[in-house]
Amino acid sequence: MLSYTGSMTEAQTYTIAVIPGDGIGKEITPQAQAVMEKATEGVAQFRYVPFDLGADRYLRDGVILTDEILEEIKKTDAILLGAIGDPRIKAGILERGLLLKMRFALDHYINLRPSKLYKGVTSPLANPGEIDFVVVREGTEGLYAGAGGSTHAGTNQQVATEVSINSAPGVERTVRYAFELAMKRRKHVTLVHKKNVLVNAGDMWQRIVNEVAEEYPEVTHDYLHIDATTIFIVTDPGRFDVILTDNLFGDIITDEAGAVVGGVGYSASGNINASGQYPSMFEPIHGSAPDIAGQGIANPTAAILSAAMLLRHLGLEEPAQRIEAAVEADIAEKGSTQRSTEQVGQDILDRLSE
Ligand SMILES: NC(=O)C1=CN([C@@H]2O[C@H](COP(=O)(O)OP(=O)(O)OC[C@H]3O[C@@H](n4cnc5c(N)ncnc54)[C@H](O)[C@@H]3O)[C@@H](O)[C@H]2O)C=CC1
Ligand SMILES: CC(C)CC(=O)C(=O)O
Ligand SMILES: [Mg+2]
Repeated sequence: MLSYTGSMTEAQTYTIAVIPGDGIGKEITPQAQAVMEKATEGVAQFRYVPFDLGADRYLRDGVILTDEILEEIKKTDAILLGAIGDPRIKAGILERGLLLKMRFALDHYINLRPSKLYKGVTSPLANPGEIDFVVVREGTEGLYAGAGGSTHAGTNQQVATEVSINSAPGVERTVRYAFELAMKRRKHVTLVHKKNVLVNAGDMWQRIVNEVAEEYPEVTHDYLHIDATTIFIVTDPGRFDVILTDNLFGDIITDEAGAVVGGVGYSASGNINASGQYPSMFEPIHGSAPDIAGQGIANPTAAILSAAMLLRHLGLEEPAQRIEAAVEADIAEKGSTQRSTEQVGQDILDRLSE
C-alpha cells in the first residue's frame, strides 16, 4: 500500500485509481467519489489518479490497457471503477481486454456481491420477505479464463470451444473466503454449481467445500444446482446467507439477485485480492447501460455502496458504515421517487452532512 504513516493527528492518505469507463460509468462515478470524500472528512485523505480508459480512449488512440498503465494502477491502494462496454465496439474487446485483464492481472480472485432489499425499494416479488445475502463468486477462473478457440473460424464448419478452468488452489482460496465470511454472518454457505452435469469441476468444488467445512464446524452448508438456484432467488431468497459459486454462475445470479432487490442500480461489488498483493477494485455489478447513458437518470446507489466497500477494504469501517446508513435512510424516504443521478448523489451527501 502506498499509504504513509503520519502523526497520530494526521489523516492517512490513500491513492485511489479512478476509472469511470463507459456510458453511465462516467455519470455515477463522480457521485461515488463525492460521497466517499464527504464521509471521510478528517479521517482520511485521498489522492485520486484518473485513468482515461474505455471506449473513447480506444477509439481515439487504440489503447485498451497497456502493461505500463497496469503498472501504474498496481501502485495504488484501491480502484474505483464505473463500468466498461460500449455498443460502438465489438462485444468482448473492452470487456476482456480491459475489465477482465485487470481482474486477472490483479488477481481479483474474490468477486464479492452483496444483495440486500432496502426498506423503500419496490421488489418485483409480491412477498420478498427479508433479503440479505452475499454471493462469493470466484473471479479469475471458470469459463472467463479465456481458454478455448475455434477451428474453421468463420465457416459453416466452425467449432468454437470455451473451456472452464477450475484449479484446486483457485477453488480452495475462494471456498475459504466464503466460510470465513459466513462466520461473520449467519453461518450458512450454499454451494451453487451444476455437478449433475459438469461432473469434473462440480465434484472438485464439492470435495473442497466438504474438506474446508470440517474446519468450520459452526458453519452449515448445503448445495443447489444453478438452475434450481434461479428459482429460489425468486421464490425463497431469505434462505440464502453466503452463496459460493464459480465465475459464470455468479455473474448470472447476481444480476437476477439485483433485479429482486429492486434493480442492479442498488447492487455493489468488490473485486478483491484478498492476499493484499494487489489493489482491489470496487464497481457496481451492472454495466454501462447504453440504453440510458447520457440522460442523467442512472441510479448511482450501487456505485456509492461500492465506494463504501472500498473504504471498508482499506480499514475505514466507520465512514463505510456512515455511507451505508445514509443510503439506507435515503432509500427509505425517497426510494420510490424518480430522481436524477445527481439528485440521488446530492441527497446522500446532504444526509452525511446532518
Ligand atoms: N462490470 C462491468 O463493467 C460490466 C459491463 N457490462 C457491459 O455493459 C454494456 C451493457 O450491458 P447490458 O447487458 O445492457 O447490462 P447493463 O447492466 O449495463 O444494463 C442492463 C439493464 O439495467 C439497467 N441499468 C443498469 N445499471 C443501472 C443503473 N445504475 N440505474 C438504472 N438502471 C440501470 C440498464 O438501463 C439496462 O436496462 C455491455 O457492453 C456489457 O458488456 C455488463 C456488465 C458488467
Ligand atoms: C462484462 C463482464 C466481463 C463482466 C460482468 O458482466 C460482471 O462481472 O458482472
Ligand atoms: Mg454481469
